[in-house]
Amino acid sequence: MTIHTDTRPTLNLIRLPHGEGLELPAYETRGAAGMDLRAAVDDGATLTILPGKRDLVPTGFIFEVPDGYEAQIRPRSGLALKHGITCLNSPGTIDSDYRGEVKVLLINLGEEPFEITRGMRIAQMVIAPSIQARIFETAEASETKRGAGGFGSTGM
Ligand SMILES: O=c1ccn([C@H]2C[C@H](O)[C@@H](COP(=O)(O)OP(=O)(O)OP(=O)(O)O)O2)c(=O)[nH]1
Ligand SMILES: [Mg+2]
Repeated sequence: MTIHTDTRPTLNLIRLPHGEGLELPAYETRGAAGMDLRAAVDDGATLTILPGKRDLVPTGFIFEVPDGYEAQIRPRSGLALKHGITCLNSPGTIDSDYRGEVKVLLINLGEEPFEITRGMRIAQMVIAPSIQARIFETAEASETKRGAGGFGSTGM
């Protein structure tokens, strides 16, 4: 009898035609928080993002994020440091009921054009627990020590 001790949630991936041949998104190390996502641009083609411009990069996959979780699309620090490439809407939110292709919205904040080729690891995706709150309107907020203080009210 096999005893399954892997309690991690399952992420089903559906490969789209233009994702054919791409490596699956994967955790690069044992303790990696995010799995790297690869660009599903056409083979042999280059997607160039000019300085100050943005583009939506396909990943070639639909992700079925399990109920009770969300996926967050985050920049890769190496691309940010070396090329000024980041996710414009960081962290991008992938809802558990989304059944379209996951796409990555990149912006080039660097000074040079940035070239993306097929299979390049452009961002990372973190699976995180997510709950919905009951939304309820009340007349007054409860009292707390902080009150309405914020934005540096406790000092530097
Ligand atoms: O970086 C991202 C962000 C979002 N999405 C997809 C999955 C997500 O579930 C859906 C909607 O995202 P969001 O709620 O951030 O966008 P919106 O502008 O509020 O659009 P909508 O009205 O469709 O919710 O778009 C991506 O593929 N990549
Ligand atoms: Mg939305």
